[in-house]
Amino acid sequence: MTDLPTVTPSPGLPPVGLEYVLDCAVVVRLPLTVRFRGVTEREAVLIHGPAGWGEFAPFPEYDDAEALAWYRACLEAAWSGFPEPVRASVPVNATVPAVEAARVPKVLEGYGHGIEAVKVKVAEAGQTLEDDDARVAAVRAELPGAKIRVDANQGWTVPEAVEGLLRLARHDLEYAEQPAAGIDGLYAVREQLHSRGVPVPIAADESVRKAEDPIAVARAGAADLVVVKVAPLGGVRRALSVVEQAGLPAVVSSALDTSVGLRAGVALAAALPNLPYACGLGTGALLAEDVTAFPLRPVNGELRVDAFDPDSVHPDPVLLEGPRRDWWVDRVRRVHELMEHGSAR
Ligand SMILES: O=C(O)CCC(=O)c1ccccc1C(=O)O
Ligand SMILES: [Mg+2]
Repeated sequence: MTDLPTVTPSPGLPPVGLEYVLDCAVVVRLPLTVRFRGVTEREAVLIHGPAGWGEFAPFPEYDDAEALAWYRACLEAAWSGFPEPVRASVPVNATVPAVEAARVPKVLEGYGHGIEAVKVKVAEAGQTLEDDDARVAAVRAELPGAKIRVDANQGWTVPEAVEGLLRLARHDLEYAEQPAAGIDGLYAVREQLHSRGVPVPIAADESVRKAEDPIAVARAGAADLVVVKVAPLGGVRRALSVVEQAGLPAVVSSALDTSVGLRAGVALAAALPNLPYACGLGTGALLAEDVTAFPLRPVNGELRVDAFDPDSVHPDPVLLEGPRRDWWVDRVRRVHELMEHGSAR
């Protein structure tokens, strides 16, 4: 990613000092409405800079090197703001975690009316293809006309992915996100589905956001589209550059962000020259609380670019104190030093 533009410190602005960052940082913990990625709450650091609010919320198990891109994205939002939008609203999908099929109607309800695309999590550890099939069938039964995409989070082997997708394709799939691990895995799944006459489009997610080279999967011809997330790619501008270089259609998605992080995702989706797919930015519906009284939630299947009012951010009710707060502050300190000096103290 060395040829991507540097976003921090921002052009024309003084370098962002660690003490300044820590002075305006707050740490929050938000309960979820439903278990997601094995957790029931989401923690985040929010920073209020001259250009607005930024969010720093790499998942706890990520090391500092991986967290650095998330930090750059946070500083971009707080110190540089976002590029000009080319559209006023973006369509979003509902996201259905790996819940029991019987809970699907309740989960979908959280996204309100007008949802035209649904992403269903599959291949969850400890579950079977029958569970996935029942969950996708339940979504199809609720929304007969919806576009349905599945996300395996690389949880299948190549043969499992081929078997799984041949079966789930009967529900009519828009695409399959990261059905297997790695560029080779995606390539093999895609090839085998094509040769079986069931060419479900393949989307790369982990092979973009966790890869050393986010463009490699596109260059290899292993995917039909790319999933792009602002934080792991290091900001809106870097994500725009990744999409441009990949030369594939892009789906913008969240990392289970608060409304502050979702706002950055909306900025990316709104700035992309083409937006052929609904965005995975409806995930606010999975949060039982948020950092504002006016959270970014889909209305008629869309998020409006101007829907987020930065002045409405009031994290006080969800502030995190104690050892977890200290852990986050320490993480900001380490990652900031990594950004400045290429290593933590
Ligand atoms: O894209 C969506 O619909 C929601 C976002 C999502 O699935 C997600 C959220 C947090 C971490 C990983 C992922 C993922 O796409 O794999
Ligand atoms: Mg994914």
